[in-house]
Amino acid sequence: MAAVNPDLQSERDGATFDTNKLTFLLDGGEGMTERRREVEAEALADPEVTGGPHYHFMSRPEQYSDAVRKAVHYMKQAKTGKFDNPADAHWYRNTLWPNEMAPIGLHTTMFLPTLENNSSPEQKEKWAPLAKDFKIIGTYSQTEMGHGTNLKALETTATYEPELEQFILHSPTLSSIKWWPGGLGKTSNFAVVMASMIIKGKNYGMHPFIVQLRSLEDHTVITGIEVGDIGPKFGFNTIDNGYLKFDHVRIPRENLLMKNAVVEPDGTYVRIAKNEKAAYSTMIFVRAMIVLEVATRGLAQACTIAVRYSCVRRQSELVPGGPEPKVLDFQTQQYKLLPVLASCYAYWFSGLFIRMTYFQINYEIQQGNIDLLPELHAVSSGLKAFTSYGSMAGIEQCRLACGGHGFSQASGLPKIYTTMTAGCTYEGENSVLYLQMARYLMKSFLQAEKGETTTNSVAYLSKKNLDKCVLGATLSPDTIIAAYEHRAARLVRKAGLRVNALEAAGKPYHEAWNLTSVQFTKAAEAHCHYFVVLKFADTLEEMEDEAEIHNVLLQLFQLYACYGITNYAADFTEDGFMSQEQLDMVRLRVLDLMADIRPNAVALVDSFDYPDHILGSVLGRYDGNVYENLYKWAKDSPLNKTEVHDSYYKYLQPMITGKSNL
Ligand SMILES: CCCCCCCCCCCCCC(=O)SCCNC(=O)CCNC(=O)[C@H](O)C(C)(C)COP(=O)(O)OP(=O)(O)OC[C@H]1O[C@@H](n2cnc3c(N)ncnc32)[C@H](O)[C@@H]1OP(=O)(O)O
Ligand SMILES: Cc1cc2nc3c(=O)[nH]c(=O)nc-3n(C[C@H](O)[C@H](O)[C@H](O)COP(=O)(O)OP(=O)(O)OC[C@H]3O[C@@H](n4cnc5c(N)ncnc54)[C@H](O)[C@@H]3O)c2cc1C
Repeated sequence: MAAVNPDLQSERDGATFDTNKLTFLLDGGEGMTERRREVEAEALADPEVTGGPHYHFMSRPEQYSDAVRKAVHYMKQAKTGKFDNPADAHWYRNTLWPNEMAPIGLHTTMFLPTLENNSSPEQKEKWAPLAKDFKIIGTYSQTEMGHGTNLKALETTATYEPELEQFILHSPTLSSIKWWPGGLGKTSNFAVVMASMIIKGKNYGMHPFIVQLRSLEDHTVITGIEVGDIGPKFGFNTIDNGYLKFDHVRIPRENLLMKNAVVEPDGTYVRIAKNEKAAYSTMIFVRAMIVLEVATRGLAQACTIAVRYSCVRRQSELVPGGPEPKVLDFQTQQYKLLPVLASCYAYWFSGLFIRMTYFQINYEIQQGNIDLLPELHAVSSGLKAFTSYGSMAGIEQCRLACGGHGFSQASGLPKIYTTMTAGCTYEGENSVLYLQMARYLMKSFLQAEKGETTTNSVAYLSKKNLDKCVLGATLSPDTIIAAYEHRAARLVRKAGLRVNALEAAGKPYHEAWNLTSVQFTKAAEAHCHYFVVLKFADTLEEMEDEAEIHNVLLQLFQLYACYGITNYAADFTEDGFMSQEQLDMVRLRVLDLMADIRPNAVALVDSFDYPDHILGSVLGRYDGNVYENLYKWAKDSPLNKTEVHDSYYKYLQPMITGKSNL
């Protein structure tokens, strides 16, 4: 291994805490870190994982094909039973497809979970083993060309025919063609298809059906089905997002996944689930996972790259006539990166929280207790929107902080960005999800107005909030939380009162709601911001005797909170809650905190513990040897394979010399 760049080594030598210990905290315990590292090490030692063509030097069809090669490798490994622990499988996949979507990604994240959570016991027994053993490969096919958000308007129909006990799947219009499902175009041979179920002329709404798309013998497409890839995208080029059109395709009655609703042979419809949105359960699962696995991890990688590079890159002068400093020593560079780093830690702790909460509440739901479903839906929707947007903006900030080299694919940042930014749209477009959370906030506001107690994430709405901010220079977590509570409560209340006022003025509720929806998305954002601050504070409180780590996390917490206040200053001050003096103090504390955190910046990103292979970045290499590897990267570029490129003979030569050697 090459010697570490002394500029990076000096950063590591100067850290005030043990990065390993912070990694344990982030992973959820020392045992988890050890196991993750074992799985990653095994994958990294395997040439099928780390070998293969260079990602950036392949065309899109080559990228897809190579991703399928890796998928086969993964499936072979999985079949041996070595990934029976889902976390092991997850870490292995992250190493195999760093910041890429696997062509079988939807199989593992949505197809299998939908089969497991939406099937009757008999169906589960039939289908789940086939999917787990990759005897069938499936995707989750819901979105159509005309509708992704409005699920009530899906046009694909599943019409029941009692005589033959079959459903007939049909795409009646152009806009009803399924569009976007990952792995649908070329890879999958099965899909869970969401279609509007029609029995005796009555539409029962969206239901899940398991449908075979391709032959298990030769992968040819089943008669009546048209399926293909939707073409190149902003990112996600290793996956074949697809389209799917049905022409009166018949499937047996038993292919309706019947955990939540049963259709009897004679066509009698029996609803079993207590909540009519039971068919939406897989979306809640994925939204809850996106917070940590997509938004936070993408941002953590971008921070790792930008912070390390900023300690290797030297430019300009700090002291007149002095040596060129590391660019991270410029205050403006710290301002670009350290608040983003702080937000990454904040999202991480919320991500751990929502992941755990999802499994707890889902367990209750499986036992028939659906009381906490609205809370889970609201919080997972809001946090997905809040963290994916914050990460998208943060990753771009990291790219800008790397100057010219940030624009090169060699930085790894464009790939991280284009993969992560899709998370603002898929699994529920962010504004749409904020509005779902807003619906919950509105209901909670009305409860609080009636004097009822609101609970869980909205408990603060029925509490008496402080009228005056008590935040002082010590920035105690309690006073910070109180400030964020006040802001969220005020914005929710303001929006809620406006809906009431518009209604009182004669507007119908839907119109009053639409006229208040910008205010409500801001209130939902403020609520999520408060929640993320709260979860960060909870983590600090629950931490056991690691004083050095507690210190640096407290600084990050304070930076995250103060930076948020300065960015949304009007929200905190316009009603006189926070004084101008307090705001000025907070602004200065941001600068002080950056200076406090600066010596630990590299240790804080090292604690994310990403191997170079996953980062995929010349700028963010652990050893900091950036320039020699940038030079090597350029030399490997396919355009440099020959001294004179073919295009010279084809186009330039005839123009310049008037003759052609072709
Ligand atoms: C390990 C894992 C790694 C993860 C990696 C991830 C990689 C991912 C790779 C890429 C993968 C990409 C894969 C993909 O992209 S898959 C496709 C994902 N598609 C979507 O997310 C569609 C978004 N649209 C919707 O979800 C709904 O249509 C919305 C929600 C917008 C409205 O809906 P609708 O018009 O039907 O309803 P309503 O507004 O009248 O509201 C009616 C009531 O319903 C309640 N309600 C609504 N929804 C839920 C719910 N879910 N659970 C419980 N309750 C719910 C709601 O609160 C309200 O309650 P109330 O107020 O009346 O009491
Ligand atoms: C990379 C990627 C992968 C995907 N994978 C899958 C998959 O595997 N399976 C699958 O089924 N789907 C998949 N999708 C589809 C995805 O879930 C939808 O694109 C997403 O839910 C957004 O829906 P839409 O495209 O209809 O957006 P639209 O709803 O058309 O959004 C357009 C604009 O309209 C606004 N808007 C829409 N409705 C409202 C409203 N009620 N109130 C206010 N504003 C509104 C939105 O905020 C947005 O600004 C994928 C999409 C992408 C980009």
